[in-house]
Amino acid sequence: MVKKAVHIEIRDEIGWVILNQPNRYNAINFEMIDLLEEGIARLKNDESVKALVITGAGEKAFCSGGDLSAFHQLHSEQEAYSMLSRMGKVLLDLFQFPKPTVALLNGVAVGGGCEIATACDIRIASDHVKFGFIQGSLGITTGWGGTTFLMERVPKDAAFELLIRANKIPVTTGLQIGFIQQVFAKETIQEDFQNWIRPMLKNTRGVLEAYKQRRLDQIDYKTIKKRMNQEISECSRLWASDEHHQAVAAFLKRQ
Ligand SMILES: CC[C@@H](C(=O)O)C(=O)SCCNC(=O)CCNC(=O)[C@H](O)C(C)(C)COP(=O)(O)OP(=O)(O)OC[C@H]1O[C@@H](n2cnc3c(N)ncnc32)[C@H](O)[C@@H]1OP(=O)(O)O
Repeated sequence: MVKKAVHIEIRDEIGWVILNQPNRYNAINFEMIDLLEEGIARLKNDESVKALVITGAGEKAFCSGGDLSAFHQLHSEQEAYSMLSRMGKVLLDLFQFPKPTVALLNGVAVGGGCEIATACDIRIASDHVKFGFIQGSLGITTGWGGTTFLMERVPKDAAFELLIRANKIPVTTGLQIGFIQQVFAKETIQEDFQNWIRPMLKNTRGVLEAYKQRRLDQIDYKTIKKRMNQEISECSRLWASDEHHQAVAAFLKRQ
């Protein structure tokens, strides 16, 4: 079977969303945004699915954020806003997904890759993983809602420090601040993950959806949407700066 750039599969009562561009470290391009929109909507309505798990193809990367070679064609604030707000909607759909969601960080997660993980309820990582909200090093901020979600996931001061340092850090630090809930050895992560998720899947879909709804009841969506829109607008403004375009050009020109 030829797998798409986002492969959706239902296996063992789990809706799997597999980011599948391993030669680009599973960076997100326009085709993948379309496939994520369709795939998440399909899994949401599928009664055989009890939980959603998002992961990356291959062993090296979960996701390296936006595909810099695809997105460097976006120059103006308006062009950036259009892409960022579409991915913001994808991440809000993940954040509000009516069943438990897990980001299985099988490899590096940076930039928008970290934002995708933050939209999920739980983050599980392989012990070799490094992750980071590195957007600042490109002259932009998070622009898919990542800051808004991160402030809900970890203490606000820890979130602020991660964002302003904009560097890659090991999973041990992620565990300490509560960003990552569980770490497994790289060699056994698939098997360990199955053992970890099995007790959850013993519950009926009704039970899992009811608890997820109680979790979502704690969230003030009017505020979340307002904060996301401010975040996306600010990132769009910075996107159009010379500093951002030069940083992307420098990455693309590396030997
Ligand atoms: C646009 C949305 C925005 C947001 O709103 O959040 C962002 O996501 S901003 C952040 C964008 N992402 C990045 O800046 C990450 C760029 N990549 C890296 O820093 C590094 O590649 C890595 C992810 C830390 C991995 O480093 P390393 O192990 O040394 O591998 P390589 O650097 O050699 O990469 C392998 C291969 O993959 C290509 N690649 C990696 N990331 C991207 C990317 N984001 N877009 C496009 N291509 C990417 C890289 O070019 C290499 O390709 P080849 O040279 O052809 O082998």
